[in-house]
Amino acid sequence: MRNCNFNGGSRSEPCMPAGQRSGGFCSSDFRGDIGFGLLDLHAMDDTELLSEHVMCEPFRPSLIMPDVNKAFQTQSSNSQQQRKEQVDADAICSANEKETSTRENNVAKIKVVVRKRPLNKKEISRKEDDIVTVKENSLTVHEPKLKVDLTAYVEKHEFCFDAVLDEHVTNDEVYRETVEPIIPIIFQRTKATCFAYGQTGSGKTFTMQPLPLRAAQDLVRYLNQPVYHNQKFKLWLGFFEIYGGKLYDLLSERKRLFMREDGKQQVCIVGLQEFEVSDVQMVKEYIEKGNAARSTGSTGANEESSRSHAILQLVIKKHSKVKESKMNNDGIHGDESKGGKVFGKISFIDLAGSERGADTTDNDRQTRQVRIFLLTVLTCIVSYTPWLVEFFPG
Ligand SMILES: Nc1ncnc2c1ncn2[C@@H]1O[C@H](COP(=O)(O)OP(=O)(O)OP(=O)(O)O)[C@@H](O)[C@H]1O
Repeated sequence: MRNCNFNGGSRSEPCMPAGQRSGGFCSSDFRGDIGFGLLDLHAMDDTELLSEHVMCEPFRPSLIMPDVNKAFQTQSSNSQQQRKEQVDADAICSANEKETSTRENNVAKIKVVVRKRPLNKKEISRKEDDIVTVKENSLTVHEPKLKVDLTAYVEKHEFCFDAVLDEHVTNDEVYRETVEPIIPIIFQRTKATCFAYGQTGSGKTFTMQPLPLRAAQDLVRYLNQPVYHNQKFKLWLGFFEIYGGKLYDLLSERKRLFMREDGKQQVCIVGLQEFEVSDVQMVKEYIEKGNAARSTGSTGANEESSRSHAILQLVIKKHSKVKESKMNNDGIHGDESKGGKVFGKISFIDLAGSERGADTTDNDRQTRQVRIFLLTVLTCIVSYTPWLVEFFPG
């Protein structure tokens, strides 16, 4: 987030050039190399994924490269022909890698999207003013202020983001702007995270809840295509929450979970149950079950406030053989003996409110402790392509 035009005094850095913002994609600051630290996007998780060249294996044509499929079909037993094919295969692999890298470069590593919610009934009944206006990829906060002589004036603050969605935007449009573009990339051994951040009552849960279902719909559609079906790609779902510094499995009677680091410095959620899901209806049922088990409470700004951080993971695994439709992975993702190797993953995180003191009551205190804890979790969970759905209170 950059403050583009702070009229109240010192002017901050200029906002992103229009060219970089167009299409809603990237904060140039977050592209490319990022050093080790909170958002160390490159050092994460790769050991858990399949080998670099999995997409180049012969007879396993990529959906994304239709020409490759065609090329592999023409192989014959003739040795000269084989040599030629080897050369062709190498060229195709390199083209495939190039294509993959082009795709990756075209999708930013981080995208920050702000959604403005409409005034709620309470705010309307109190005749409060809407002080946020949206224009393209920027929003302006019109902050009412008082001079020392008590004259009222309005200070404008303009902020630029990768995309700004106004109060008329539907959840479907939010999905199209945020998660939809990364679904195909999940099939390129990618891990992605989408999380919502904002004050209590700003609409995090309202926005986040439909996203996993829409994503699952698209993932299932991909998985039903022969190229993935034949390679035994399957979709798995896990859902847990962090409440009061402790982890609970939302799909397993709130069983206590533990976060551990394995020998490869991979963070594992020990005891988390993952369930294989083959259609959207199953995903819906698991999400509803998890949401019902989530810790909620009441805050000054939201009667049904999420008092925990909920993390829903949709995992694509490549199976050699599946014996059970349910498994306890004991936190060892990628262990083939327990249901398949993790190929790609998308995590949806609905954070508890980020409210400051003025918005909170006593029962919010525990949530604030949780938030500090989550920062640590995020360093582990946020990986290759984190997508942020940001909120701004109306
Ligand atoms: N874009 C929107 N359009 C219509 N209603 C909305 C929108 N965003 C939020 N709301 C409504 O505002 C209320 C609060 O939203 P929500 O529970 O999603 O907030 P939250 O940010 O998750 O709060 P908390 O951190 O306390 O859990 C809900 O009644 C929700 O239906």
